Amino acid sequence: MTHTDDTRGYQTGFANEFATEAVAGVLPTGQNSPQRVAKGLYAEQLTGSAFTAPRHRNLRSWLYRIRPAAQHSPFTELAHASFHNRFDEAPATPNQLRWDPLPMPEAPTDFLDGLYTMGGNGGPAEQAGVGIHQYLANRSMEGRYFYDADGELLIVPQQGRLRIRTELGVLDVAPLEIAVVPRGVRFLVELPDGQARGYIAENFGAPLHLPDLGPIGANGLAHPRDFLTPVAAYEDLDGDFALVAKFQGHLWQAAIGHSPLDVVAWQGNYAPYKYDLRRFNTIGSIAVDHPDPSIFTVLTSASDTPGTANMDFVIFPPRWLVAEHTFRPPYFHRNVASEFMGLIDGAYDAKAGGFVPGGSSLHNCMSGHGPDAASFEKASHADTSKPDHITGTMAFMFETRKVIRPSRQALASPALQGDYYECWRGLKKHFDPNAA
Ligand SMILES: O=C(O)Cc1cc(O)ccc1O
Ligand SMILES: [Fe+2]
Repeated sequence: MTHTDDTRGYQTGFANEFATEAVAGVLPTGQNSPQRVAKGLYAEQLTGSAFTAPRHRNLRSWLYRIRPAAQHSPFTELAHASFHNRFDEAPATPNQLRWDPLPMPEAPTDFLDGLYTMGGNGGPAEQAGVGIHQYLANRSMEGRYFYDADGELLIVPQQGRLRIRTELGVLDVAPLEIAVVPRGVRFLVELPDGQARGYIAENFGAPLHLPDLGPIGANGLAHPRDFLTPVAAYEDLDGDFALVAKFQGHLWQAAIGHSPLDVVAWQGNYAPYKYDLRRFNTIGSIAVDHPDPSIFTVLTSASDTPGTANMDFVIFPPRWLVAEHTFRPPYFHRNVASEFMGLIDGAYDAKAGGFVPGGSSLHNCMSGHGPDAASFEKASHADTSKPDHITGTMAFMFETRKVIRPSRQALASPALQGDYYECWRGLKKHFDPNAA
């Protein structure tokens, strides 16, 4: 087996026209598909958009590989106990839901085995919506490779680093970073820390991209140059391996006699990437009132309705709160959008207790929610002539256009907090028509 040095770094920029070769002189010049590729490689195109998508949304890469992706045995269905897209198996609920962190598995469990569906909406057939999953793993994937034909995977590590070896190179990601593996890209996940837990949005809709900035201007929020795409790295490895595909909600497995991570060079703008959430240039209110959370959007997946995203990935990073005579934490609200939240680190400013790192919450379309009683009492009496520094925290939200339907297993999980609604019970009636 030969193995290229996969720690040479990354290429910077969001969906740039990248070009990278692990062996010098492989990338053709002036054309994509020469009659014979250098070094005896095969040329293969991988597209992530319609051929005719507008230029600024057109995604494709050319891969120069040892064997074409077509070479493997037929797929047969592979059962998985906890990873699926059956979003209609349990009733959609207007209840506010919150979960404790799911426990780490005791049996040997790799990233693929450890996928656990929390819920979702839409599906791969309609090419819209999102599957929301967690992963809980305690060993590296060995001898098997995975790709998801149903959507791109936005991976949000909460505990433990991941080494994601993809066809297009290696992504090393740690908690407080995210990784995106595009639809169709083959990969495996290794666990440098022995175990790992995190969240995944499986985006069935338009690929995630950076939000427009409107009046914010040319800079702010997530900067394109902070997105990192790996350099080419390949395995030249023969053996008895498995290729696992997720296709229309089901897993399929095929025998493959070589590592599919055999791309020696590639060029294009359809590639995996990572981003350090600590680089987010958070923008907020410097006058009054808590801003709407769209100001915290890192990435967005457009729907067919302008301004109404299929899904947004939103973060609540450390920041200064300076708004005067203002209730500074997230306000009470009901939204047309549905909100799945997770906590990567620290505490969330709307919840004094109960929402802990590794936990999750779901507030669906028009379900009332907001600060718990303790957070409300504290923030309503805080001195707003002084700034508050929110530190050591990172919460996130997968906000979706369609209602998020929890999975049956998530509703039956012992991690579901049966008493979540009580966090608002203690909110007192303060109304006094005669008050000054
Ligand atoms: O905690 C939430 O529910 C998420 C959220 C945060 C915020 O700052 C404003 C609105 C909102 O839905
Ligand atoms: Fe909310």
